[in-house]
Amino acid sequence: MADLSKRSPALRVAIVGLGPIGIKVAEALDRGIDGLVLSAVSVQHPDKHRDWLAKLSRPPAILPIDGLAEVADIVIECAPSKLVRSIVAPFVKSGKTAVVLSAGALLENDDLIDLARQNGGQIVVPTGALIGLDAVTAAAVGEITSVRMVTRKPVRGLAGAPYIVENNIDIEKITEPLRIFEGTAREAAKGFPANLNVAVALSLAGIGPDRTRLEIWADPALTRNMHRVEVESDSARFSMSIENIPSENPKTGRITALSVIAWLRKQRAALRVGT
Ligand SMILES: NC(=O)C1=CN([C@@H]2O[C@H](COP(=O)(O)OP(=O)(O)OC[C@H]3O[C@@H](n4cnc5c(N)ncnc54)[C@H](O)[C@@H]3O)[C@@H](O)[C@H]2O)C=CC1
Ligand SMILES: O=C([O-])CC(=O)C(=O)O
Repeated sequence: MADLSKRSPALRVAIVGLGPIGIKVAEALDRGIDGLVLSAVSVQHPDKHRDWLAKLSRPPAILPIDGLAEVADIVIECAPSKLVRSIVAPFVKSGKTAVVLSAGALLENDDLIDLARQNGGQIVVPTGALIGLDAVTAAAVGEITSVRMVTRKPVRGLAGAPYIVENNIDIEKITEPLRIFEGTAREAAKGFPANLNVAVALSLAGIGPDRTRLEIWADPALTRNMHRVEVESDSARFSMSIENIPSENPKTGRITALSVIAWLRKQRAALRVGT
């Protein structure tokens, strides 16, 4: 039998944004993750979510973003990228943890990393919709010479991205795969803020946003968001690919929420697998 006297108090988790990622993470916490409790959520339109939240077995408080750090130890950001700063800063300033899904926004808010360093806080970028960031961070302990990623998405997964609009690229009527972007992860974060967080996560794990190269293809024949990564380093050469089934949000793969849930499960697990 577990010795209850040895248990630390439950870690309190807050979620910002109840889109396809936030909903799944909230449900998982409500079903029960060892040593964790969902204490609060922050949503854009509380009335839209009140009934759903009331049906949870332990309904969390609905609070404004700036009230979350008082009632939670960990915040999960799964909201529009423009909110990253307001969500992350109060947590890392008080030595707490912020899990960031809108990873692209970290490039323009990289002082948040210094804020976390100065105050004993932590920013976590989960593997999310990607694959193998454990191998990339391991290779980065040695020397990585190149990281390349090729992303292929259905038109629905890319439509409306600022890069496409600004360059007048008409992807709605394409009948064949079209390469719409070639450049760095930093450039991709600007041009595709809601579509290419994975490229930024990859760059932060490896050789940074200016050396990580990316191609983006729109492919009318696809139903899945596909990412292929190739890494060359002094410890290993590896390539990895993933075919993501979109969630209710066609830009977001279903596996993204599961990646966050897997990370949450590790917080108090007796066995942790993977780095
Ligand atoms: N790192 C990764 O691998 C991935 C990251 N993402 C990113 O994660 C984020 C969340 O993704 P989804 O759930 O698909 O997004 P979504 O856009 O479908 O949902 C976001 C939710 O945030 C809510 N929201 C808007 N303003 C708010 C406010 N002021 N306060 C609280 N909530 C607010 C919206 O109403 C919506 O319900 C996006 O930025 C997306 O780009 C998505 C997929 C993969
Ligand atoms: O990186 C993102 O924001 C989303 C993505 O590519 C995916 O879900 O496959």
